[in-house]
Amino acid sequence: YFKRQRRPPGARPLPGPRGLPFIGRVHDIPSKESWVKFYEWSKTYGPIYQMEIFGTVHVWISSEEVAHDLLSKRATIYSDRPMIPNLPDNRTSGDYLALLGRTDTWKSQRKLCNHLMHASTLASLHSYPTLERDRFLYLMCQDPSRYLEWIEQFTSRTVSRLCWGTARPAQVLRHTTFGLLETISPSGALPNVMSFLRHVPAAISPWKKKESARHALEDRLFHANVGFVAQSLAENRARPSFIRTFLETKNSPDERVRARWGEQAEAMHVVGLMAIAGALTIGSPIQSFLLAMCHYPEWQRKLQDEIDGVLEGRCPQWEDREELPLLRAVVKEVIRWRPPVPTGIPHAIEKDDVYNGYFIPAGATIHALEWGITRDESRYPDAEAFNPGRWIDPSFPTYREPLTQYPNLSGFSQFGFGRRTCQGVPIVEQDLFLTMGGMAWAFDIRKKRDPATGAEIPVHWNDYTPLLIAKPAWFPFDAVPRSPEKVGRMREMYVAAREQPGAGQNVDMDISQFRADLGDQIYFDDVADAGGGLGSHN
Ligand code: HEM
Repeated sequence: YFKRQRRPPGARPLPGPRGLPFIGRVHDIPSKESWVKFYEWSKTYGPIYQMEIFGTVHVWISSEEVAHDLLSKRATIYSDRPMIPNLPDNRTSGDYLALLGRTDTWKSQRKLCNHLMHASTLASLHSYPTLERDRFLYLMCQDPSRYLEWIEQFTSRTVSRLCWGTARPAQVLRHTTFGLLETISPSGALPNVMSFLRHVPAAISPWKKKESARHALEDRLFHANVGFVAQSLAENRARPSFIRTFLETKNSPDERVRARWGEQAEAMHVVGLMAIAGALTIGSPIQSFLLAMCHYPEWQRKLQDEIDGVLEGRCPQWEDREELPLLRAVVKEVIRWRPPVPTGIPHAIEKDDVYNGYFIPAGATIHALEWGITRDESRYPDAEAFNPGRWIDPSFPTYREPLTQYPNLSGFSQFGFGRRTCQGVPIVEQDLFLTMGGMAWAFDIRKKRDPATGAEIPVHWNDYTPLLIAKPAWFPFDAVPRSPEKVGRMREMYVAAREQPGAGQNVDMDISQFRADLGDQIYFDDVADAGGGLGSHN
C-alpha cells in the first residue's frame, strides 16, 4: 500500500515475476547459473524488470542501452551500493572500495586508485605480468591438468608484485581473498540468501565468526605488506609497486602533493582491494579461454597463424599488441562469451525515479545483468557462438577501426557502468593478452582422448561456479607443446624469470608469521615451485 502511495501519478510498476508473501521470489532462483534464469525472465518481462526478495526490490537490466540510460546518464542517483547482509558495514567501513556506498571515502579512494593506475603506466611495473606469464607457461607445460593451480598462482603473484613489489604474499592473499568472495556473493554465505540471518548475534553466528577471522588475517597481511615496502624504501631497495608510488608521493617536498593522496591506512586499503580484485577475477577469462579452445579449434588455428606469421616464432610480448588484432579480439570475445561477473556488481538507487513511465523506488538494488547484455542478438548476432571475428570483420555491428587500436577492453560493458566502472582494465588487458597469446604460441589445446578407445573425452559447455565471479568447473584437456624448440624456449624463459629481482635473490619479504599461523592450510609456492599445492579455490 505504502509503495503504491509513493508512485507518482501515471507511473507503472516495472513488470516482473510475482513473488510469494514475505520471501518474494527466491524459491525458484537456481543456486547454479542463476544468471541464465534472470536472462530467461528478461525474455518474458523485457530488458528491465523487477522482483522482490525478502522485501527488497531488485531491478534487472539486460540491455546495454538501458544500463547506460540509468547507471551512466543518471549516475547522480544510481551510483550507490547496496548493503551486503553478511558484511553489513560494507558501505561505510572503507575496507573495500568496490563495495563502498557513494560516500566521501569512496570518492577519495577512487581518485587514489586512478592515480596509482596512471602512475603505474609510467613506472616499470610492466615487466611483472610478463615474468609471471613466462613462469606460468612453464608450469602449464609440466602438468596442464593442474591448470587451476597455475592460473591462480599467476593472477595472485602478478597482482602481489604490482601492489607490493613482491610475489611472497600471493598465497596468503589467495587464502583471504577467496574467503571474501564467499562473504560477499549473493549465493555465498547464507545470510546473503536469507538476509534476516544477519541479525544472529556474533557470538553464535558461524558466518560472522568465519568472516571476522578472515578479516583479521587479511588486515595483518596488508599491514605487513605495506611495512615491507616502507622498510625497503628506507633502505633504498624497494621495487616498483603501487604502494611504493604512494609512499614516494608522501615524501614529496611539495606539501600540497603530500596532502592530496590521504593517509597511509587508506592507501593500504585501496591497494589491498586492487590486489583482491586482481586475484579474484582474471583467472575466470583465462580458464574460459581454455574452454573456448577445446570447443573451437578452428579459432585456435587462426590465432596461431596470426602469431606465427607476425612474430616469426617469437612468443607475444605486450609491445606486439598493435600488430595482433585477432589476439585482442580473442581476449574480448572470451569475456563476452563467458562474462566473468555474469550478474554484475549491483548498484543502489538513492532517490525515487521514473524511467519510460516505470517507477523505480529509492533503495532498490539495480543489477546490470552482464550475461543478458552479452546475449543481445542485435549487437551480437549468433550470441551463443564464440566468434572473435565479430570484432575484426566489418560485416559485424561490433567492428571498429583502426585495427591497430581496436578491439580493446576500454569502455566494454563487462566492466560496468557510470561512475562505478572497473578501474583495473589496463591490468586485465595486459594479463589476458600475455597469457592467452603465450598459450596459443606454446601449445595445441585440445580435448583429451580416451587411451583405450581413442574417443574424445567430452568437455562441458557452460558448467560454471555459482559465486559472484564465475569460473568454469574443472575439465580435462591436453596442452601439447607445439615443438621441442618451444619446450626449450619455455624452460629458458622460466629460468630468466626466476633470476629477476623478487624471485628470491634479493632480500625479500618475510612471511614466516603467516606460515606459523596457517601451517599446511595453504601452500607456500616459494617452497617448491611446481610441486605440492592444496588445490585451487576455483
Ligand atoms: C576480468 C577481470 C575483471 C572484470 C570482469 C571486472 C569487472 C568489474 C565490474 C563489473 C565492476 C563493477 C562496475 C559497476 O559497478 O558498474 C568492477 C568494479 C571494480 N573493479 Fe573490476 N573487474 C576485473 C578486474 C579488476 C582488476 C584487476 C582490478 C584492479 C585494480 C579491478 C578494480 C576494480 C575496482 C576498484 C572496482 C570498483 C569501482 C567502484 O566501485 O567505484 N577490477 N569490476
